Amino acid sequence: MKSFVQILKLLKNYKPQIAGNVFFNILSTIFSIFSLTAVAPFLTILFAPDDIALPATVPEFSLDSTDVLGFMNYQFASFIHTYGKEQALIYFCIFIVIIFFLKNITSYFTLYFIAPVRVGVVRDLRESMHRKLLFLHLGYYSDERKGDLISRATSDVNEVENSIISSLEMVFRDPILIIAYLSTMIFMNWKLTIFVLVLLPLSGIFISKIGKSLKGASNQGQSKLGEVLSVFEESLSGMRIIQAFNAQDNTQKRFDTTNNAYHRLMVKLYRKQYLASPLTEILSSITLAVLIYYGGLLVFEASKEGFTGAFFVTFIVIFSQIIAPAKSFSQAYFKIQKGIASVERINKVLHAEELIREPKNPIHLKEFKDDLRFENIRFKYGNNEVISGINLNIKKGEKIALVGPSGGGKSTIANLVPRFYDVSAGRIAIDGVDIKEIPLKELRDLFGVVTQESILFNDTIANNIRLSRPEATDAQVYEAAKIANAYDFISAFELGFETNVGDSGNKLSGGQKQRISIARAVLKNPPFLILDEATSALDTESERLVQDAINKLMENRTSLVIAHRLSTIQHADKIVVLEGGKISEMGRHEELLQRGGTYKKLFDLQSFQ
Ligand SMILES: Nc1ncnc2c1ncn2[C@@H]1O[C@H](COP(=O)(O)OP(=O)(O)OP(=O)(O)O)[C@@H](O)[C@H]1O
Repeated sequence: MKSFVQILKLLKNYKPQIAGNVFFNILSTIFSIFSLTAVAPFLTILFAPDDIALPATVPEFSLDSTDVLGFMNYQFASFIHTYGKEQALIYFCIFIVIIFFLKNITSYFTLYFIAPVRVGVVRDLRESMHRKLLFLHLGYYSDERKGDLISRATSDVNEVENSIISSLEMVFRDPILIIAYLSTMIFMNWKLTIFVLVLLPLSGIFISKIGKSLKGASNQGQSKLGEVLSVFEESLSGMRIIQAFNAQDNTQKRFDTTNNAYHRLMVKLYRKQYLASPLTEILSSITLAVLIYYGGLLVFEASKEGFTGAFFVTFIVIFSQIIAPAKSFSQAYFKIQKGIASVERINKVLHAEELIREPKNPIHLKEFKDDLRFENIRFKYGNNEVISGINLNIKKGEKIALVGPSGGGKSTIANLVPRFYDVSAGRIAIDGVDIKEIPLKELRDLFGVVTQESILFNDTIANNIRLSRPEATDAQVYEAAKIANAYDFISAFELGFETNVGDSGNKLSGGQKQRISIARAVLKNPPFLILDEATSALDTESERLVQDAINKLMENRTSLVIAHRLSTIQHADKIVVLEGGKISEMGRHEELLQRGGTYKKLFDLQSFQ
């Protein structure tokens, strides 16, 4: 039932299309029953050895099967009488073509209406997943495997399309067909129909049992596929190291282990799924056999109730029409169970808890006026406290440098300010306002973040620079590039600012990528800069250009710099030494050197390099 509700939720935007589909399904079923029930009585009368004497009076039409039969027989007989046998046969053939034409046109319209549902649901799912991922807190991404997320967005969504959506046609069509055929059968002979109805629930139990186990297996299968894609993705991104360390065999083994486990699971899964069709057919043929036996006896007994051979054949023809929709409905049921496992995996992402929440009563800051304060802040990754009580005041216009041994908590501090993570205790305040009270977008508008690694997207240089201001004019982009010392090298490219940077910007050098990400921050023009200095050394010329660009970017701004090379921060207003999540020293360069503590040690160490 829960699964059913989940599917209905996917469909809620497509009510008119579904209504259209159901409407044409009903029409198509009516045409199909009409075409089937008319053939046998008409041909029986047409080929009757004697000429038919028309009854003197027109039989009453009532909703009783014998009366209906009598009425139809009368109509057919009078038709044959009026037009003669040959002419009647021609008309009947034309009638058959028309009715089949109508049946197929209406069937086409059922599919016509289902097409936008089918494609739309998949588009909606991808869209809402992508949107959700864009706003989820960064901590989510350290806990989840990237490949698994990609697998949910691609293969699980495809699975929803292939299993659930492709089964929709059947879900809306088959029950209508089955109910209509069954009603016709009940109408024709209810006793005989009871035989069919007794056997149907038995089949239902069988089918639902297999369906359930299929869902479990499918869930495992999809999460294994997530692992497969994760390893694949890791191999791609670590290709240089894999080849440099000759680790191909090892990496392949790692991949094969997961890939083969996935393979084994899927073989089991498909074997179960393939059971649907033969199982239903066997069950239906048993029902058919019982039906023929019992119905045959009825025909032998007497044709007293109008239960003639031709009538019985029509009955069987209608029953045989149930087999196909029953089979495809049970197949659809199996497939849907498999697809529900994917819906659940997708829902896990869609319903993932947003740990970074928007404020209930937001306070809007027009601008950054005075200071940013850390008030006794603490932070834990899980149970591991990595920031243990930090107090710090950054006044507007100051340049603060964070230094210290690796793992001291510098990057963590930088992540707390734009609320990539929230503090576990204490508070961070801008001009006295807790940052949790400021709408996220407004808060993040205050900061420019330049990371160690330059993150570029597979797009043109101009669009990469425009990331936060898509509306910026070409002139503004050029100006930002000039300040970031990037204008000259960009203009030297054949396509200039329209040059595509390749995946993650891999068509550019390290220094070029850094200058483009600096240009991006220049264009955003934030009052507060968070800068994680690159550790990877560039050559001297490139280093000078990047450093010069950074200095220009920092002019007239407040900045928090995570410094790895102490030479670049000697003029900082305050140098904060972080060790084990606490501030161990704080002051200006000269003061800290005189003190002879950790900073001096770090400085001496780097001077020898
Ligand atoms: N996503 C994470 N999950 C769990 N622990 C983490 C995570 N990121 C960092 N840590 C831990 O938090 C501590 C502080 O890490 P952080 O990256 O802030 O240090 P850092 O001073 O910036 O180090 P470095 O100079 O090497 O970049 C480390 O002990 C690290 O192991």
